Amino acid sequence: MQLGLIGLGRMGQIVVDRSLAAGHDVVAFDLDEDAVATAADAGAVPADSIDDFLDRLGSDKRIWLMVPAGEAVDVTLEELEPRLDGDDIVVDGGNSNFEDSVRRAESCPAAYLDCGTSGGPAGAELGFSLMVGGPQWAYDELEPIFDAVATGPDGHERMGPAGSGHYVKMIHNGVEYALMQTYGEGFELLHEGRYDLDLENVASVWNNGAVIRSWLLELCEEAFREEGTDLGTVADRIEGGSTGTWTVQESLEQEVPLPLIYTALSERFGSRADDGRFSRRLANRLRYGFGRHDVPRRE
Ligand SMILES: NC(=O)C1=CN([C@@H]2O[C@H](COP(=O)(O)OP(=O)(O)OC[C@H]3O[C@@H](n4cnc5c(N)ncnc54)[C@H](O)[C@@H]3O)[C@@H](O)[C@H]2O)C=CC1
Ligand SMILES: O=C(CO)[C@H](O)[C@H](O)COP(=O)(O)O
Repeated sequence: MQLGLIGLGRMGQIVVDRSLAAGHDVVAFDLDEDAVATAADAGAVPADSIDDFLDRLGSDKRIWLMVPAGEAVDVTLEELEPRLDGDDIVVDGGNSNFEDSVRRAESCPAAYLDCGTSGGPAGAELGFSLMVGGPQWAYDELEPIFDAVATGPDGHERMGPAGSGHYVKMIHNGVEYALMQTYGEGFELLHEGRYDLDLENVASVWNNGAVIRSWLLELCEEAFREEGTDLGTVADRIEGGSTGTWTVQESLEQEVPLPLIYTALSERFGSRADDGRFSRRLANRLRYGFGRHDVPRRE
């Protein structure tokens, strides 16, 4: 199958690599010429504008957007839409707000799939977990691509109609915030507490058979190994926060209490004063672990 990819950053390049490795053809575009060159080196056909990108795609266009959520998605769609029709498919694999995705699905001439993507750049080898919303026929049509980008056939599912993929991913991220918060609190008490512990060892033994083992806990172990048991220069500052904010807003609208997710989000906002909390320093480092997000460091 031929896939057009727009947005060749940390995540988009993985979609390119995994699609090529599965034998698909990829046409690649990004505003950043270096990113296009990297995709071309990997075997994709480079495009130097959206028009050039569309010229290089066949008549039934299959397009995957992996640009930052928000304005970049709208700007890209605005350029694509005059040349799309009902036989074409657009996938938004980014962390878009689900209500934006519903709006875009209604106005896009092509079938529109909102695809929550989990696994982060660190998950490249394994493949991603994909939560897809939108028309069944478009999901079925793109199954070979989803098989390639996900961990395999079990790594993707259609959640329901437009918006449902990004809705599920939004709540996934709320859970992610709370898990990071609880690991952070446990390690903070271990760090401040009454024994002089090597936290890499603690994380390692917990990862071997303990009830609370997980990938995030493996990333805690990696963080202590790479930064030291006191997390070295990692600052008490957790960036991000949009998907967690939407999760909390939705919980208020649905009157479903989410005290843990709300607390984890508040800790992020609180961290912006930088008063040195260990739990928040660990969350800061974990965002690098899974997402390759920049790590704010102490001066
Ligand atoms: N990094 C992560 O752990 C995860 C990120 N996501 C989501 O995936 C999307 C992409 O994330 P990353 O790859 O991490 O970001 P990134 O910043 O590494 O890459 C974004 C790419 O999009 C390009 N771009 C921006 N505006 C563009 C436009 N108008 N036209 C063409 N290209 C444009 C940039 O030049 C850049 O190469 C975001 O929505 C993000 O929230 C989803 C799951 C995990
Ligand atoms: O979706 C992700 C992981 O699942 C991205 O890494 C996202 O950026 C995480 O959210 P935040 O930036 O608010 O920490």
